[in-house]
Amino acid sequence: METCYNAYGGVSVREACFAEADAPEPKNMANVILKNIKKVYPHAGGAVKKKKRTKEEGAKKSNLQITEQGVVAVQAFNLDIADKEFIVLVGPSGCGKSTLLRMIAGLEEITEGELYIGDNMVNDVEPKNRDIAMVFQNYALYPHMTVFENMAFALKLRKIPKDEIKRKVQEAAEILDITEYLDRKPKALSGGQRQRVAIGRAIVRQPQVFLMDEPLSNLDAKLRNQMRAEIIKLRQKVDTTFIYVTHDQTEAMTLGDRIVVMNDGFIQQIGTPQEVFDHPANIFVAGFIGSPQMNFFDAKLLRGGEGYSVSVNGVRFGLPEEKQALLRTRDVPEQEIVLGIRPEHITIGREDDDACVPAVVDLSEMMGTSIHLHADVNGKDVVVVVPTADAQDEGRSAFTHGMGIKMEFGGNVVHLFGREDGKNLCL
Ligand SMILES: Nc1ncnc2c1ncn2[C@@H]1O[C@H](COP(=O)(O)OP(=O)(O)OP(=O)(O)O)[C@@H](O)[C@H]1O
Repeated sequence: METCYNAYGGVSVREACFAEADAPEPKNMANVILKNIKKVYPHAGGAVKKKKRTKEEGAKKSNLQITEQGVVAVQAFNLDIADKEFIVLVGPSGCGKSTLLRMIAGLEEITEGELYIGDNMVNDVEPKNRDIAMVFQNYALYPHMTVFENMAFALKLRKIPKDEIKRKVQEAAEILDITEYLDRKPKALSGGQRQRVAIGRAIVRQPQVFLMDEPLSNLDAKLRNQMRAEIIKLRQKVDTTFIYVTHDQTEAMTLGDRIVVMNDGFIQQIGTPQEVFDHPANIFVAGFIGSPQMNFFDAKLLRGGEGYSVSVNGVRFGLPEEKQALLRTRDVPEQEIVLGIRPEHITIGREDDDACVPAVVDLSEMMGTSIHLHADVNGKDVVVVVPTADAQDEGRSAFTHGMGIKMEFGGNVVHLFGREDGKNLCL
């Protein structure tokens, strides 16, 4: 591998070399299978491993398992990614998503388990022979080459005829709207334009699998939204398998055919964005997916003649029939639970309604089409999203600090989690 530099500091990065590796000729599209994948970073020893020790300290701060062998960054990871599927790995910082992507790329050794790309087990296959392309957070462009040269480099290595290289680079540049920058050097481009070049460089190689590691996180919020839309369009034009890593739940929800929510090195849930949003497997997923975040209350699940009901802060309300049926089928006993309710699923009830939970308005944020109301329920901050039109219809456009309100949970979408294990009782 030759030395190469990222677009910023001229720091040597192995990743850039990998991104430009002399990959094999493109083959058919591929599915990716991960079987019981585990990654343990051995304990760092000696003074020279200072950087690794710092990462290990990071692991201690999270709840990653630390064994005699080292830090277990990923474990029990099983996933079948279909050909041409767009999979998003999402989770908080340190949950193991980059480690997993780097194992797929071959940049990190797999401690245990099997990784297949297409029909081939690739655990021991060199990164450059895996026929994948990776886009990194830091872009990893060659600063001394023009945009054209950056994008053409891997094709040149493959000894593809000049005309064809030109055609492929032009095609990718058009898809990404960077044709007018082909003669510029990376330093004369904005962050968003550099990211497009990094993506373009990966596209021209027509890889079997496209890996993206937080590609938008160096961009400002506006550009991030714009590039997110670009990636959706790109996906429609480039027919390949995508594995995309992010800590941003909005990116995950908008981009993924399926999303894999990770925490502490474990998969928490795999599903379509809608499935994960509507039926979160546990409290972690429920709190991580959705913005503003789901509200949680300590509550009691009761079972009586009229079916199941929930009691929160002394207020009792019934559950929708669909939930009742699921609880009956599972014969769920009465128990202490955590009740989850999304801000958009709480309605403001009538003042004289005893089946509503009383709250006191702390502050209200006007967001245009909705009002985000922060209210205090027994010392707990609860967020309610009130559609502005509804509020105006009911003559409630002003929610002022200190105002008493009633929150209606009954009849709305609620989620019931076990107090002990945090699992969704209705899944
Ligand atoms: N070389 C290493 N030695 C020890 N621990 C490491 C090493 N590299 C990573 N880790 C630990 O493994 C865990 C997973 O790291 P990883 O970079 O995969 O997380 P991530 O989910 O991608 O986080 P981020 O979003 O911050 O990049 C972290 O807790 C990290 O501290």
